[in-house]
Amino acid sequence: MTATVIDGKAFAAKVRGKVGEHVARLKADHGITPGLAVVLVGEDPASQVYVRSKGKMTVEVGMNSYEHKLDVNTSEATLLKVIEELNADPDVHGILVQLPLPDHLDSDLVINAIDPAKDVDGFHVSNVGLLGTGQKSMVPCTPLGCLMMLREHHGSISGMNAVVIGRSNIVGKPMAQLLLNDSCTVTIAHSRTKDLQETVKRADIVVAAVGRPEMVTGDWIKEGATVIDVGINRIDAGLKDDGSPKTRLVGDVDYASCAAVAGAITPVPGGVGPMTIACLLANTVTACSRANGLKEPEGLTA
Ligand SMILES: Nc1nc(=O)c2c([nH]1)NC[C@@H]1CN(c3ccc(C(=O)N[C@@H](CCC(=O)O)C(=O)O)cc3)C=[N+]21
Repeated sequence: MTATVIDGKAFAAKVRGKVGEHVARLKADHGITPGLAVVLVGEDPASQVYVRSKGKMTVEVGMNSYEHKLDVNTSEATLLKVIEELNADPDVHGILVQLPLPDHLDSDLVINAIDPAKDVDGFHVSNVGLLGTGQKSMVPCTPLGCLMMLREHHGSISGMNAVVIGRSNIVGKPMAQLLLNDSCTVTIAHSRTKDLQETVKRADIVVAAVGRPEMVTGDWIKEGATVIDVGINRIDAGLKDDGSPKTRLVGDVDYASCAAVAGAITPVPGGVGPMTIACLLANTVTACSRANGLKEPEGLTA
């Protein structure tokens, strides 16, 4: 079997199109422009690239983008003050604090200072609790993007065996909650799981979110299973013609061997990554609609 490639890049463009339509309606009918504020502390090059890309796409769908770039040595008090101001600003409907934060800042404390209604990352404890109890919440962008692709590919995923590899608060745990809410039988596997390979082999749906380049190989995968690769790993790829080092982006899944047995698979790049950003925009327009007591867009949240 050769797997169907789930084109996250194309699907993300469709999601952004829907977001754009809803933004246009909010403007035309209510004179409201959704706004997303991104806070970046420090100058981590990868983070800068992501923040730039988020800002560009925010503007492309017709929303306002506010960027707050703070010095790497910013104190917790200063950062909390910025968040307080964004919480109080009626033009800001979504707030994202780029992670990871520098070591001297307590990310739990900082995240929990964000107004839960503006927490478009879905990381605030209130949103975590709401999601865990199946109530309306802000849903973390990466797991939401994975869920959207699974629903699009399968229609219903009810009753399927899902194995999530990775137990992070950002991906693994919320992903498991979403799959459970959609009536999957869910296993969360991680670095201490015994017989990881056998566990994965039973899965109809595998979500790999461990941060280990190409760890999941084709011999782990059940024939016809759907494989969602959340990993974004930049690995060595020899030297360029001019002798400088070259890198390559790979997932947590060994694509070639898994694509040979899976029924469907997401590529890296062009899979989960673009969906993450599309879902961030979707969450922002959802937050803006809720803040104004308006009907929220359909099909853009869990
Ligand atoms: N508060 C917070 N929320 C986040 O959502 C968040 C964060 N912090 N910190 C960093 C990670 C990383 N992240 C990505 C988003 C898109 C791509 C993406 O679009 N990747 C492209 C490739 C990009 C490339 O070539 O490097 C792709 O997979 O096709 C990747 C990674 C969001 N993050």
